[in-house]
Amino acid sequence: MAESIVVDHATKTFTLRYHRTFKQMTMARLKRQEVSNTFTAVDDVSFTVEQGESIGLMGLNGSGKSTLLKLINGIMRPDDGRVLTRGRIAGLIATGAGFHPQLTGRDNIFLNAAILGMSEAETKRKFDEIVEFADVGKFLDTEVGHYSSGMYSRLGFSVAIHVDSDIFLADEVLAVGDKPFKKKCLQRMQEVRDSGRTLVYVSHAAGSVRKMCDRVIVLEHGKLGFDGDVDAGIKYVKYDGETEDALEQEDDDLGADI
Ligand SMILES: Nc1ncnc2c1ncn2[C@@H]1O[C@H](COP(=O)(O)OP(=O)(O)OP(=O)(O)O)[C@@H](O)[C@H]1O
Repeated sequence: MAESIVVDHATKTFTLRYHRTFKQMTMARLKRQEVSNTFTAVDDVSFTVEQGESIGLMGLNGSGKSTLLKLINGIMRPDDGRVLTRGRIAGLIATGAGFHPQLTGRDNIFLNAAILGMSEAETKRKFDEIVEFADVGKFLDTEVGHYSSGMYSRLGFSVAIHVDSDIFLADEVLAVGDKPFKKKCLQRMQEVRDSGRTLVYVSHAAGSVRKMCDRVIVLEHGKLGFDGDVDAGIKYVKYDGETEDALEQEDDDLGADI
């Protein structure tokens, strides 16, 4: 099988600045206070994903999952190490990314599709399907700046899922969509998986990860905590009461449905 994603000792560090203005910074320096700090969101992470594998990316809030997806997607570059991918990548990583708030939903479909590498002809061909899946109804010709976050994600997910990609990355959509839409997204993602595309699915929901994924990767404070079997990975991530509750809650909501 061909390698689809290679993450090789990838590290991403952010600088946190405590002051906004030059004056505040100067004052802090004079008082010998800290003006900035660094934070390693992804810390020396390595793994390889084969084409067609379906990965559940799990871990507590702030463990670095979204940052890792951004490195895979190419929105961010690692400070150290490297991330290599093969083929076209699509997915929904940040709600509203690639949307222009003053353009209508209709125009944004074309804009977003172009950003994801679709030609105008391809977008025209898939336009009705994209609109039907997004189901934003009469708001199609409204500026997306007036959309709710759920509507944003419907439109974003719908465009992304219609791109003929080799790798599909799914993050936030299931956090903001309503239950019927989440169910629709999960069904569509299962089709993506069954079609042999590589899937990386960020989720806290053990049920949907069990149904959708054939391998689990767990991040812990930016480091690779676990990489392997789905059930063992789900068991691994349940290492404190709060996480367990969150997992069970989402399972009740969704897992059994798909
Ligand atoms: N641009 C940024 N600048 C500074 N810190 C950042 C930036 N992006 C992310 N971080 C920090 O990096 C850490 C990891 O964030 P990330 O969004 O990757 O976590 P996550 O596992 O996806 O969390 P969640 O489950 O809450 O979505 C967090 O502490 C976050 O505050």
